[in-house]
Amino acid sequence: MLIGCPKEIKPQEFRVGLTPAAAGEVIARGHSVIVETNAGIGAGFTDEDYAAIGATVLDTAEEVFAKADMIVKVKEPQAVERKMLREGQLLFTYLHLAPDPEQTKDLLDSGCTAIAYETVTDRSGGLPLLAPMSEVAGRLAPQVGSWTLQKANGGRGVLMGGVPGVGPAKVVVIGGGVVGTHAAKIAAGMGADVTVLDRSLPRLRYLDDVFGGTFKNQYSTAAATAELITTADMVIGAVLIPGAAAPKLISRDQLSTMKPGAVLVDVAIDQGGCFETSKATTHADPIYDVDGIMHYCVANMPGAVARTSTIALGNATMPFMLALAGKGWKQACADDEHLLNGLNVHAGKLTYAAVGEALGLDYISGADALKI
Ligand SMILES: NC(=O)C1=CN([C@@H]2O[C@H](COP(=O)(O)OP(=O)(O)OC[C@H]3O[C@@H](n4cnc5c(N)ncnc54)[C@H](O)[C@@H]3O)[C@@H](O)[C@H]2O)C=CC1
Ligand SMILES: CC(=O)C(=O)O
Ligand SMILES: [Mg+2]
Repeated sequence: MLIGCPKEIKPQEFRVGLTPAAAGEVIARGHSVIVETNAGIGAGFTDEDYAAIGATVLDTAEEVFAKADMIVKVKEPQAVERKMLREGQLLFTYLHLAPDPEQTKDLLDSGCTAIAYETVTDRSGGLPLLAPMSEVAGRLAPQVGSWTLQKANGGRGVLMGGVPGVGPAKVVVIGGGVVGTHAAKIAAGMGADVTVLDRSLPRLRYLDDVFGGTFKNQYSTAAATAELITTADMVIGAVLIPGAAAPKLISRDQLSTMKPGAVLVDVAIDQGGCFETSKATTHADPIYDVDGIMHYCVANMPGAVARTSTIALGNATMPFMLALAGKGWKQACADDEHLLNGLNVHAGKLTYAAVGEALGLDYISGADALKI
């Protein structure tokens, strides 16, 4: 199979879909790799690194899209990239379709087959291709949130760990999955007073067993959230209903109950955001103010630490990419129900229920898509 990796074009996105190490693994199995020039440069990988393992470096994204059987990326294809996708071509990347009707329409119109990293599952009910980036975004959230809390950036002017004689910042994390756990660990490590809310009791039991002495946990209800946000300096939104649009857990009216200059970090923004007042921002202009509450809503947070993120993502995607290249997508998905769960679009049909429900579009099952 000919695997193509274009340079990412989303603003300030420095990750790359294929590391030289991963490219080397597919080439060793008899496949070919084409990479757009400078695709890896933001993550510290040069064209020479790719050429050295036998990949071909091409001058333009157009050439990569025109030639490749499978396109491997990081972020959802941007409008100009969607125009280059074609019928029968395989796209393997993050998609986040539920809050994105335009992208969904373009992918359906293209006739391509699109497998979304964020809905591939594993045997334990986890999301193995979302997890590495959730680990990164979770660990970044208190870092960017504490920067936003600084007075010059519009925040309350509160130091996460306080100092002797002055108490620490209060941090509330809504959603105690991968993002939430990593965010809570780092915030607690910075000395903040941290409470994690989740509505999964097994998850709360796990958090209590493992992190009981490090941060608090509480069952997530509207009432618990309403009470905790009145004293919070920072709220980190980290909920997920896989594939679906994020539920709105803090309304605009509730902002007036919060402390002026408190910070909302909405990591769930890539699924539409879990605060009513969230709108996606970029690394170039990451924060904004609504009613005196600072919002940070960058939808590709891991792009800020592109080298760590690229290597972590590549470690997770590689086995699936090898299966797709080796068997073709149909056989690979027929053999692995967890990879099949990643299928969102095939031959003009939506194949993921939560996306169809979020956008009011018809959908078919992944199993039915295998028959087309
Ligand atoms: N902005 C960015 O750059 C990035 C965003 N993300 C996003 O972060 C979000 C979280 O991802 P993960 O932690 O990997 O998901 P996860 O599935 O590991 O955890 C989500 C948690 O939310 C909980 N939850 C669901 N509804 C809830 C509610 N109403 N109240 C409290 N908890 C609730 C679930 O029980 C689960 O424990 C996703 O939307 C993901 O796409 C992930 C990586 C990067
Ligand atoms: C998960 C995701 O969308 C990202 O890493 O950008
Ligand atoms: Mg994202």
